[in-house]
Amino acid sequence: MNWDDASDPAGDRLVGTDADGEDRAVEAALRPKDLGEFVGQERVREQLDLVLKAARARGATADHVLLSGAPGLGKTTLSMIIAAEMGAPIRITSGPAIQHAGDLAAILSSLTEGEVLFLDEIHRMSRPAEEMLYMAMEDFRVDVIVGKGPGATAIPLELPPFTLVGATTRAGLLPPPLRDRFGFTGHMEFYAPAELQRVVHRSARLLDVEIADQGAAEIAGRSRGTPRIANRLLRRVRDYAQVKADGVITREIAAQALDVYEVDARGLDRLDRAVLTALLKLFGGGPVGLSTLAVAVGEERETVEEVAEPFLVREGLLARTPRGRIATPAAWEHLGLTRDAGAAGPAGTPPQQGLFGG
Ligand SMILES: Nc1ncnc2c1ncn2[C@@H]1O[C@H](COP(=O)(O)OP(=O)(O)OP(=O)(O)O)[C@@H](O)[C@H]1O
Ligand SMILES: [Mg+2]
Repeated sequence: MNWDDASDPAGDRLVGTDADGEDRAVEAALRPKDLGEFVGQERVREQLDLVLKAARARGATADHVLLSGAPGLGKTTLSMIIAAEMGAPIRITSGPAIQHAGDLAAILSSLTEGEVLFLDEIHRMSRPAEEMLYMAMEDFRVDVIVGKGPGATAIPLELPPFTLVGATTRAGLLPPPLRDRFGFTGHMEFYAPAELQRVVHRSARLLDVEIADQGAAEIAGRSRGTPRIANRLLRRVRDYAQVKADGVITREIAAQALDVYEVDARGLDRLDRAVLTALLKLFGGGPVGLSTLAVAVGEERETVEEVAEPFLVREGLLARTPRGRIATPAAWEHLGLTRDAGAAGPAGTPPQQGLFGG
């Protein structure tokens, strides 16, 4: 699925990973400005620190960097930090914005020496632009084609050394020749709860919100390993604390607020729980086909597969098997159901009662 599609059916949900308008407005303010402020991702941070320090010591432009990882984990943030650490300006563009090789040539030829070019969603660039990028990355040169047909000529154009920072949520989609031209690849992992707790504390300080340790822990635990979600939940909990209490975020206030917003203790929202509940109550834990499951929750097949399932799979609550979807023992436990009491019958038996009835 394309996470940036405007048609994303669940794009506006509280635990969604896409940045909405409000996110974009506050994200700029909450972005760590240097590597020291950047929470977690120890390995990527340490490796990147070496790459940048060495380049600075040589007085050279840093090697090209590829950042891969799920939405909201800090790729854009890190690209800005790279530029800041190198004391270099940054130019920001994205794969979908570069449809013709000429678009890319125009950007490349206007770069200054040492400048950082951030190419977001690099896996969505057009093929001709991609091929131009190969040469630019390797030889700091592009061939600009002038004219058409038999009379067309390639005019070589020298480029100043620059650092390309590519970001992608789908490293597997990058053609190997492109991947190989990056001197350093950083793979961003989901964050541990303790790291997210630090993110929440830091953001609360910047937003001037008073928060207890346990309040930050409560929000962190429900943030699906993702700083963007942690920051968004923090803002909603702040609203609740202001309206329903004295503005201070304690553990109880955070838990009450997130219950109101239907984000449960493990970060599942209403859709996630509906899918799991159907799987357990109607289909005895599976295996059941995706389409059948989707009909049972009244959602599109794609929504179940691309919006709800990835997190459920990651959490070890649901498994995709050749015979269909199955629930794991952890799913029964999370919803407080037991197989015998919860199941409507043997796997595949049509349900006799509505999902939320009886
Ligand atoms: N390591 C971190 N420490 C503190 N805050 C972070 C960290 N990583 C991300 N954030 C915060 O999370 C938000 C989202 O980060 P960012 O925009 O960099 O994610 P992204 O990986 O570029 O997402 P996308 O794939 O959607 O473009 C920002 O507000 C940023 O400040
Ligand atoms: Mg980004």
